[in-house]
Amino acid sequence: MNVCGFPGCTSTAALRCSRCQATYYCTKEHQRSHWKTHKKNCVVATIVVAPATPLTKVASSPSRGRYLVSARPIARATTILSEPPLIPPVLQSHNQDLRCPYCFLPTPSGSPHLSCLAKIKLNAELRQDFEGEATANAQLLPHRAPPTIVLAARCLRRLFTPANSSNNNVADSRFLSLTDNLELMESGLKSRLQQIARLVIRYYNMSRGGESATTEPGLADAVGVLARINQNGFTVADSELQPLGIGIYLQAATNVNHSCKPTMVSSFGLKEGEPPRLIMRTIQSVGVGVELSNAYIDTGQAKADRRSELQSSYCFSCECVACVSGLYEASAAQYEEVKASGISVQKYLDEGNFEAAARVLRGVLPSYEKALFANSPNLGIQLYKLCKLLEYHGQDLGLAAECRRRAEEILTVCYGEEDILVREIRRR
Ligand SMILES: C[S@@+](CC[C@H](N)C(=O)[O-])C[C@H]1O[C@@H](n2cnc3c(N)ncnc32)[C@H](O)[C@@H]1O
Repeated sequence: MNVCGFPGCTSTAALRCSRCQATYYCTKEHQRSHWKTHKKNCVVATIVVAPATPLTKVASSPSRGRYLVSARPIARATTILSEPPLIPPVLQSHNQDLRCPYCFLPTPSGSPHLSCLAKIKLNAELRQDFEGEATANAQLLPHRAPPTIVLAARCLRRLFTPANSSNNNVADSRFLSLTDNLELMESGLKSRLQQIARLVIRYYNMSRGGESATTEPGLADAVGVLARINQNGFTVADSELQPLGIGIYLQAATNVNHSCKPTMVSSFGLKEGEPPRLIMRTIQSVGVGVELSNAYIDTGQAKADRRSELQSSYCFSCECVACVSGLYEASAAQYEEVKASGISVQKYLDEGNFEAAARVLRGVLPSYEKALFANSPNLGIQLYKLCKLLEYHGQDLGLAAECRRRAEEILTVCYGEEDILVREIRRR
């Protein structure tokens, strides 16, 4: 209990001097009257700030390897990770005439922005990538090398070209430290990687220009690189989940495990003059010690299908909370309905039949809600699509407004207020 600091007053005091935080008063009158005397001794309180506890820590288990957990309670919509790529991502072929190959933002001709060109010119590795790939691509015309092959050749150049190996040993060893799961891989996937590895070596030779390697990469080296890309690569996508390209992001690949009911979602920050940045944000609030996970696959599938995809593509038996506890279940039928409706909505959109597209999307929305996890960006995107279709026809504007509101809420959690799509929705 605190006693009033006014001379002679013995009342209980709840008001505190905001400056020194040490003297208490029973009323404002006593505080005001005492100020002339008190100010001679009143010293501004020093606030001792405890060193901030990091948000996350890395845990590990024999069967799941390293994984990220929260070190203190974390609010929904918190950015947990934001990192540049370890190896510059490669644009997908169908985007090559529309987007800058360095920052992935749209450009009128698909050629790099001036600021991106300046970055490329200043960096010997990037210069080799872009000049070598231009030479190789010219030889391949009218075909285009798939992005995985181009990315694998970029990795091989960093591992085998002497100009690079002297200054980039750290990046090399970090890439090689990524899990390849070759021992666990099913023979079908392994032999596909071996076939692609031959093409990687050819593309590497076509794109390495005048550089000679200290040792020539062999098939096993190319398979190792492809296996690491296969197990750790991220599809770089825009906010509407349209794939733009493929890249390697070290922190995420090293520490973030998969969950069928993830606590985070990933997105990509596109900025002129920089390669795409990977961002992971929480989509729910989490207590201490909760795993911070991301979905590697489409989690709308039924449990058996999810587990079979994770086993055949990523070589592990999923131990996530949803698989272990059976908390979250989508039925195969719901997922099939969602997939089929996605195809017919796109068909109607291509035909310009927006009314039919809106009807199908509206009908399938309840299945989307059941199949997708809470705050899934895909749900936000579908809601926004329906809002635009309804508004276009001036139909059911009440539902359109509700879809817009929910889309804004979900996508703001996933991407933050600065995201292009979120800003577009807010302007509507
Ligand atoms: C990209 S790495 C993630 C980091 C990895 N835990 C490590 O220590 O390097 C993917 C590997 O993590 C493990 N993993 C990821 N999610 C898992 C899950 N839900 N259940 C079991 N293992 C998982 C698998 O071994 C998988 O091949």
